[in-house]
Amino acid sequence: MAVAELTSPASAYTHTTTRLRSSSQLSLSSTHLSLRFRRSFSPRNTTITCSINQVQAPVPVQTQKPKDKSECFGVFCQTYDLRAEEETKSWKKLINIAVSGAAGMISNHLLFKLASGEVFGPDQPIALKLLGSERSFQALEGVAMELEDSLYPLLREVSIGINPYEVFEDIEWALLIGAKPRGPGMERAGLLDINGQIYAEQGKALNAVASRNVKVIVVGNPCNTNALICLKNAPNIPAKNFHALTRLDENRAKCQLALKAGVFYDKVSNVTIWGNHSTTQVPDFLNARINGLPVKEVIKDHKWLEEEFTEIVQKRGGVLIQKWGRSSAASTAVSIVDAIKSLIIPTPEGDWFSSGVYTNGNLYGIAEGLVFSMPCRSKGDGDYEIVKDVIFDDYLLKKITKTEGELLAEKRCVAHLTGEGIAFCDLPEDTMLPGEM
Ligand SMILES: NC(=O)C1=CN([C@@H]2O[C@H](COP(=O)(O)OP(=O)(O)OC[C@H]3O[C@@H](n4cnc5c(N)ncnc54)[C@H](OP(=O)(O)O)[C@@H]3O)[C@@H](O)[C@H]2O)C=CC1
Ligand SMILES: O=C([O-])CC(=O)C(=O)O
Repeated sequence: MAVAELTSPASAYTHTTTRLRSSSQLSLSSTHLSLRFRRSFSPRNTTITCSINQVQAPVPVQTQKPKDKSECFGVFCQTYDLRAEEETKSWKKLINIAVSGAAGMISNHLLFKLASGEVFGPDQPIALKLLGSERSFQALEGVAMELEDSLYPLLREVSIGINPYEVFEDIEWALLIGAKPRGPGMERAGLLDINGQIYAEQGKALNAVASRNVKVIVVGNPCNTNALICLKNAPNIPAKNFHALTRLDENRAKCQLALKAGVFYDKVSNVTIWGNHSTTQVPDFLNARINGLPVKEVIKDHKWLEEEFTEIVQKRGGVLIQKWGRSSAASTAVSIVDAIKSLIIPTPEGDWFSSGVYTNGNLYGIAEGLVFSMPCRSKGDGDYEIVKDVIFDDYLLKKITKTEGELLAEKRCVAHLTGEGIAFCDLPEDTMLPGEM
C-alpha cells in the first residue's frame, strides 16, 4: 500500500476528490483505485492523507497553479500564542521578512540561517514571506516543505506567493535576491532592463504595502542599479533604507589580505569596497588594517596590492564559477547575514562595514543619485552613518572615479525605470559582474 501525503493551502482543494482523480499527473487509473481520505482542516489549510490500495505508478507531488494571493504554508497555518508558553513568553514581537528569488540557490542557504535564529537572535520569532513566480512556484513549495521539516522553534509563519503586493505586506526586512541571470549573448543593457523592471515593480510594491521603516537589501544583479531603481520607485520609504550587497566583496577582500599577511582573517578590519558590485569595484587597502596597523605597513609588496589583490577580489566570483560551474551561493548567503547583523548590532569601535548606499549628501564628493558602496557604521538600530575618517591617494581616487563612471552609465541606461527621462545606454566596454570573465 502506498501513502501520499499532500500538504497545501485549503483553497486549492475545494473539490479535493475530483482533483485527485482527474489529475493527469497522478497517472493512476481510477477503475483500479480505492481512495480513502483523512482530512484535517485548520482555518486556512488542509492536510490530506490518502491511502491507495492498488497502485500502478509512483505518485508524483500534486502541482498547483500558483494563486495571486500569498498563502500561509502547511504547518505554519496553525495558530499559536507566544505568551501562552513559558519558554516563549519573553520573546520579542514577531518580525516579517520577505525574500525574493526564494527558490534560488542563495535563498536555499539563507532561509535556513534566518529560521535558525543565527541572524536575528534566539528570542526573535520570525515570519518568512517567500516571493516566487509561476515558474518557480512548485520549487517554492518544496522549500517551504523543507522549512516545515526543520522544526525551527523561532519560525512561526511561512507564506508563499507570486504577487509582491501580497508578499511585502507589513514587512520589516526585504531581502531581494531574485533576478534573471545573464545568459550567453545577452547584452548588459538587456540585463539592466529586464532586472530593472523586476526591481521597479518590487519598489512600487514596497512603497504601497511594506512597513514605512522597511530595510531593503538588494542582492540580485546588477545590485547597485537594481537598488537605485527600487528606491526611486518607493518614494515613501527613506532612500537611506536601501542597500546593495557588497559585503561578499568585503569578505573576499579580507580573506585575501589575511592570506597575504599570513594571519587569520579576524585580524583584518576597516576594509571598504567602493562603488559598484562589478569588476570595477575598488577594494580599499589604503584604509584597511591588519592587527590594527595600516595594511601597507604589514604587506610591503605594494605592487601586489595595487595589481593582484584588486583584480583577485574583483574577479573572485568568476574564478569560482569556472571551478565549479555555479556562482557563489553559500558565501553570498553568509554575507547577507553579515550585512543584516551589521545593521542590528553596533559596529565595533573604530571599525566599519561596506554597503551600497544612496549617495545623496555623501562627504566624499561622489556623484549624487547613485547607490555606491561606501564605509558605514551603525549603532545597531537598523540605521547607519557614512564614515568620515578615511584617506585617499591618487590611486584610490582614480579607481573610485572609474567605478563611479560605470554606475553613472548604468543609471543613464535605466532612466526610463527611475522616472528620469529617456534611457541612453553607453556602458563602458568592460562593464562586467564579478561572476563574468
Ligand atoms: N550582490 C552579490 O554579492 C551577489 C549577487 N548575486 C546575484 O544574486 C542573484 C540570485 O542568485 P542565485 O540565487 O544564485 O540565482 P538562482 O538562479 O538560483 O535564483 C535566482 C532566482 O531569480 C528568479 N528570477 C527572476 N526573474 C527571472 C528570470 N527572468 N529568469 C530566471 N530566473 C528569474 C528566479 O526565481 P523566480 O522564478 O521565483 O522569480 C530564481 O529562483 C543573481 O542575480 C546573482 O547574480 C550572486 C552572488 C553574489
Ligand atoms: O556575477 C554573479 O552572478 C555572481 C556574483 O555577483 C559574485 O560572485 O559576486
